[in-house]
Amino acid sequence: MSLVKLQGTPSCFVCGNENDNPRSLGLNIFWDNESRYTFISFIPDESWCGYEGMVHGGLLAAIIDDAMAWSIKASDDDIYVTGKLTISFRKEVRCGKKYVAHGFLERKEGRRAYTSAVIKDEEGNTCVEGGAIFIRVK
Ligand SMILES: CCCCCCCCCCCCCC(=O)SCCNC(=O)CCNC(=O)[C@H](O)C(C)(C)COP(=O)(O)OP(=O)(O)OC[C@H]1O[C@@H](n2cnc3c(N)ncnc32)[C@H](O)[C@@H]1OP(=O)(O)O
Repeated sequence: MSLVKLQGTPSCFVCGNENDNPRSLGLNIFWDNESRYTFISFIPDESWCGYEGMVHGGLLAAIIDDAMAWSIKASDDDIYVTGKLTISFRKEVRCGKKYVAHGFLERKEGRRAYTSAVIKDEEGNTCVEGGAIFIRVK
């Protein structure tokens, strides 16, 4: 593993910082240059939950979205927006436990970038799977 810390976007809800966005989750995003995926480690707390102790799916979708967005950004300075996002919740994500998200750039076709992502628990179980089509802004 050769992880490089990506700069993040200061005001981003997922990867921002508390000065620019007090509500940001403040997650650090890394790029693994060998495996060619993003790496986001997190331990959710109670404030991330919908049902008690169970992390809100919308928040997990936001993390998945960022993991994929940065998998594009790692090799491309153009701006892409999420056009289509699909997500499957396979196993509940609990607060207080450690998880890791990975985002992968699969391929590019014209203005489209096809990506995938996964969130795994410490035992390596897949909890969330996602896919997206990002569109390069003209
Ligand atoms: C990501 C890199 C940034 C990294 C920095 C990190 C920042 C922080 C991280 C932030 C991360 C958070 C990120 C966020 O949350 S971004 C915020 C959430 N997303 C948006 O708000 C996007 C809103 N939508 C639009 O602005 C427009 O609809 C876009 C720009 C997407 C297209 O309107 P435009 O008029 O420009 O283009 P077009 O209609 O001529 O289509 C062009 C091509 O695209 C294909 N197409 C279009 N839509 C879809 C679709 N839904 N599924 C599949 N394909 C689609 C279309 O078939 C055509 O293909 P082709 O026929 O040419 O082959």
